[in-house]
Amino acid sequence: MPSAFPLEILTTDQMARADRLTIESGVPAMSLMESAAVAIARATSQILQRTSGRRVLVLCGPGNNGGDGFVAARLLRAQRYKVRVASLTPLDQLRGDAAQAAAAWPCPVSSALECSFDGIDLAIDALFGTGLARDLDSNASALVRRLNRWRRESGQNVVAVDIPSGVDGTTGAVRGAAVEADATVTFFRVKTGHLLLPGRLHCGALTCAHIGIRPSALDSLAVETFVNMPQLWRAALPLPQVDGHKYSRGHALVVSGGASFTGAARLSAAAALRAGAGLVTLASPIEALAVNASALTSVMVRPADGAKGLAKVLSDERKNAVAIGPGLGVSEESCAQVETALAPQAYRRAAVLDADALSSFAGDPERLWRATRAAPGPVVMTPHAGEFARLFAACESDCGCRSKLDKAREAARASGAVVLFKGADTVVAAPDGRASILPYATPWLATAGSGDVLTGVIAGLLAQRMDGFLAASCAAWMHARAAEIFGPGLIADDIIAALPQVWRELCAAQQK
Ligand SMILES: NC(=O)C1=CN([C@@H]2O[C@H](COP(=O)(O)OP(=O)(O)OC[C@H]3O[C@@H](n4cnc5c(N)ncnc54)[C@H](OP(=O)(O)O)[C@@H]3O)[C@@H](O)[C@H]2O)[C@@H](O)CC1
Ligand SMILES: [K+]
Repeated sequence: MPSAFPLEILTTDQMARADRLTIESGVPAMSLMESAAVAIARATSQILQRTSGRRVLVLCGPGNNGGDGFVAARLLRAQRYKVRVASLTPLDQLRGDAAQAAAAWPCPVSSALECSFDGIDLAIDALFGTGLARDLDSNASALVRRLNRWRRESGQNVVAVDIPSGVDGTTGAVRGAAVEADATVTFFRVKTGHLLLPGRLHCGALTCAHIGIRPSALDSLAVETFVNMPQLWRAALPLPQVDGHKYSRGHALVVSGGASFTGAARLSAAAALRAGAGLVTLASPIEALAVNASALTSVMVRPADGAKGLAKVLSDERKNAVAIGPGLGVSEESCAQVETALAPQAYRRAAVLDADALSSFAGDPERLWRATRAAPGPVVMTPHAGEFARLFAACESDCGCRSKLDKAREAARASGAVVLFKGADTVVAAPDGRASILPYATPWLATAGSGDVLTGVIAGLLAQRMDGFLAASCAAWMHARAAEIFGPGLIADDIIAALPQVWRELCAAQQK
């Protein structure tokens, strides 16, 4: 788990506006730059104390990111580190605060294009920050590649100022080439590009420093993107009440596939129970009843063949959340079952659609949107990249410059459903514009059945009447945390087994 961040995530435009508002309110820009540099110098000296290093190279670019670099160089020199500065731009071409910061650096400055890394213990990347406006040119790209090669070959550390140079602060894309940092110190709030891939992989350990921008600067920014961490959904977390009973904790229904494909739905069902649903029923094709029943104890099994059978089981209105898709099979019959699960009702029933429940509509996604828009309760869809591309071709077919976050938001608007776009940077987007980004994932989660467990956790939380966006965000976090707790060698069943420990942690934090 990464260190905690403030909840709001900004685009680079929003950050620039927060910066402008702060300066207009009377905080000198130079004071923000000094505070930023203090945070950089602190992070740098912590690493150098650990590695017993003394010699620092600061690479400065043409804007205020470079300005932060010049100030940090001065502060580190004052702490008796041996500091060299190299600039990408001739000093007489620097403007404003960056020029002022460079003027206060008392030693010679070499050209970054020709600088040597010989004898350096740590490099500070202050080339480009949130003002990166286009791909790096060949000179800057060559410098970045040289820096990355030096880091890999020497094993020394790179600290990035604000964001690794070359990473787009809003989309997380690499603009030609990008610095690989061991630590990144950003300011005020993290940016979307820090958490979306590939940007996140370039950041190393990411921290966010306070530099004197007041939280009230957020008031006019209409921030709708949040770090997916417990602060986002803790207040909505369903906890069992002393005077509650199993029905007050909701009843999730999981739809099973045919006799040879039952494991996926059983994983979802067990996960829904562990997520706190009071009851879980597996709706099973008659041919698979025996295999399902013999493999389950706390999950009930009911016969349900096709859409008609499902409609019958769902006529019990206490079944207030349905999970459908894992092991279902891609077919017209699956489409009909999904439509049954989403059919308008007099009472609120939530649904989570995964895997084959999505792929079955690949030829006609509009048909699915009609059903999701008409559904009587919140609907969560959980596509991975392949499923997303098949279903949301309209969100994909563009210049390639839209981020995963943009695509998920657009998909949520088109379908009227919460879209949980899976991956190592899982994004959850709601039709009302809210979105969350999960700041971490363990590679061990890439294992068979892992997605089925996630589906079940969402269903379990939805059954407890959690808001769709918060339930999907919370489930993604719990799923990742469970995998992290278990660690290497993880299989899907272990995620379910680790969920009680996740609950214990969440409850302990709740009681503090
Ligand atoms: N926000 C805050 O509150 C605070 C922000 N602070 C710091 O300021 C940083 C943002 O500063 P910034 O706006 O000056 O942008 P920055 O990233 O230095 O680069 C802009 C320069 O690069 C140029 N340029 C762009 N792309 C290029 C390319 N591909 N290849 C070559 N050149 C390129 C661009 O030129 P132009 O596009 O105008 O031609 C311009 O000259 C931020 O990351 C943080 O470190 C702190 O001081 C504390 C408070
Ligand atoms: K940088």
